[in-house]
Amino acid sequence: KKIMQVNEIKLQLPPSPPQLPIIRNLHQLGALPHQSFMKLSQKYGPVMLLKFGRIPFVIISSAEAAREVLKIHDLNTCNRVQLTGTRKLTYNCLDLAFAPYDDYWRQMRKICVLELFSLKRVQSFRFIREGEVASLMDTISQSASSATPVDLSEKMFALTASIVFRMAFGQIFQGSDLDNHKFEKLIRATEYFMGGFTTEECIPYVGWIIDRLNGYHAKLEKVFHELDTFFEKAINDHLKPERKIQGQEDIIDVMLKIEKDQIKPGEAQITKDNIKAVLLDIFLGGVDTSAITVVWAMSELARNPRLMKKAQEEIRNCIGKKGRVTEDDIDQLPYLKMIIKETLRLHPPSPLLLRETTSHFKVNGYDINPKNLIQVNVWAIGRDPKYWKNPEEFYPERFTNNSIDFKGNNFEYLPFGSGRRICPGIHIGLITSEIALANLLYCFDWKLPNGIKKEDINMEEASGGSLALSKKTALNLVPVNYLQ
Ligand code: HEM
Repeated sequence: KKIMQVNEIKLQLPPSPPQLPIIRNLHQLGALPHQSFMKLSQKYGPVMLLKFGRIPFVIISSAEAAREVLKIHDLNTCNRVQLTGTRKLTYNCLDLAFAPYDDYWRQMRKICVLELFSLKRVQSFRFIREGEVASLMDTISQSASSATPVDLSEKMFALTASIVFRMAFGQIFQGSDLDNHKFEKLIRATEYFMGGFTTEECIPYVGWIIDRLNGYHAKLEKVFHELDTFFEKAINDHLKPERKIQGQEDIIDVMLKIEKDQIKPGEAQITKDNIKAVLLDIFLGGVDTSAITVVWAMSELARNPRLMKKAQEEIRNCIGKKGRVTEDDIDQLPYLKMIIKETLRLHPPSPLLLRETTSHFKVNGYDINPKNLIQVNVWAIGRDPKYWKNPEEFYPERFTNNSIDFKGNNFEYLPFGSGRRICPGIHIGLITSEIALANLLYCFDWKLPNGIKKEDINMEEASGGSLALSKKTALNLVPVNYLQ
């Protein structure tokens, strides 16, 4: 016991803000943890140790420390934390995003990178994206004819949900068991359970009583059952002998083929549960992130008419009177791409990268223990004046002649994460946001609703409810048809 104490004394742990009994730093979490952590880091430094109840969290708030954690010590930090909610909803972590870093994760990652999210596969879904964007533009055009404001937050969610739904299931909402609203409700409920700890996980001995009283486990079971029933039916529909693949394979087709073609020595048997867990990742990773990016971009542009005009001129000069922007055109729209980049700097959909340490290592001279949770504050690093001039200003031009990219090697800019667990959906996420934003800017001019000034656009972030960082209030703008 004495030796252990000596060892503990020798460890130099990162600085911590003062703690209360039992809940420790929980009261400092706030409604928007990335913002609270940024303020705390200004006082306690870029590597801090906080405890939420019994759970130790190391908060990383500088590019240098992020590089140490995500590059030098990537192997020690590429686990994800497994919570009651995530374990249940991912069929005991059979997905990719929450699977522990092991052979199974490697197998799933290979499937995702080579089969599901490869450039070739992403291109094969191009007709879905272009088709859904076109029908959205038609709907918005009707609002333009009657000069009615459009709720872009709702429209963007509906767009990306329809795209992901068709990619995954080869089916449109209409005629399926879920309509758009039911789907959104299910996604929100799932996110609630994926995103948080149970009280028992944070607070020992008494936490379980609170979970019992607020019906946590019963509600979790209900959401799981709803998701499972839906996935089960979708997979069974794909197994019907009369089903013929029309045109392009969808994600379930690809996964079922992998299920049939296996098994390579040493690899896990792919079952229906694996397929369901991967489908869940695609919903949670693919819908909100791209939608939110477009909404933030449009909000920033509505507040900056000069930038909006510049973007529209670039697109309209390139497209002329063609009627729609297609995915072939995107590479000729560098300013549009810079707008997306700048949006992801100021409004990263995942403001905190969440990892779990597997073994001891040091960052900035501080000891980090195994089984600690790491949160890299991508949001704070993206607004740090040390790396960004006038960081609060939305200024896409800052990316002109700038080699910063999304691949996770620029540690001052990590919207898709970094290292072994970097987002495998980068191509889908980017092209979906780009094609949607390009068409919104090409097809319409955008005015503020009567009585609203550009300074009135609410840029506050929403707290809770969604895994991705969305805008607190919906963005309503009035479209004016450009092409008549
Ligand atoms: C703008 C769009 C998107 C953003 C900003 C984004 C961001 C992220 C981030 C920050 C991570 C964690 C990376 C890390 O820990 O280093 C992640 C992981 C992941 N993302 Fe995305 N994502 C986007 C779109 C997508 C799409 C479209 C999909 C799938 C269709 C997807 C699927 C995933 C999966 C499966 C993981 C877990 C990877 C693993 O743990 O190995 N994401 N994403």
